Amino acid sequence: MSEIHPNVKRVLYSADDIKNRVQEIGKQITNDYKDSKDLVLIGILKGSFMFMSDLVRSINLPKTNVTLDFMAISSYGHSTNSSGVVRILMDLKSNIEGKDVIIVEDIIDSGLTLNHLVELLGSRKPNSLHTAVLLRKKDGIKIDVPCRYIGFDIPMVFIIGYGLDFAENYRELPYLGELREECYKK
Ligand SMILES: O=P(O)(O)OC[C@H]1O[C@H](OP(=O)(O)OP(=O)(O)O)[C@H](O)[C@@H]1O
Ligand code: HPA
Repeated sequence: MSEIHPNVKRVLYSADDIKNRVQEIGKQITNDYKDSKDLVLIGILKGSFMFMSDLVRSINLPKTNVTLDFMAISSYGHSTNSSGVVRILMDLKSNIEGKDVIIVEDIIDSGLTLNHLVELLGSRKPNSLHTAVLLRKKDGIKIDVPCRYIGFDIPMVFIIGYGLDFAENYRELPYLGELREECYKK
């Protein structure tokens, strides 16, 4: 493994751990959607960009049956607490009416963001709507959002790497690590 960043207190999941789990989720999705003619994976930017790119390559379905789209939102800004206000920075390019949709998110913390997205995208009348989330902080959830595919349940620590940031840094780290408290608590 490459050097661990000095601001990482510990690595929760290595690049290999993540790769193995994402491949398992990809297999599950391949099986669950084998009869779908119109599966749309919606990556929620920015945090999901690595998970989305590895997940789509782990799904083995006819290429004409699967499309990708993205939404950019923001709820945390430069803080470690959800503001509860979800701002849509970029909406989908495609119409999802009648399609099988999977929202691909990096993390559920309070659940406020995903809950908002499920309500918003559900109102656009997809044929089905499910969620694939890499990390879930079970003890932080304020709203119960149904998740069909979950990578890992994690403790209440602030996570960086594999797409997840603190103040826009650390997204490029290949592992999922706990950010040292002294880096965000004064
Ligand atoms: O369950 P919640 O408490 O609502 O938190 C989860 C959300 O917070 C993060 O987004 P952020 O606003 O940090 O944007 P980013 O994806 O660009 O990092 C993350 O990507 C989720 O979308
Ligand atoms: O632990 C986290 N890390 C990065 N972004 C986040 N957004 C919600 N929780 C987190």
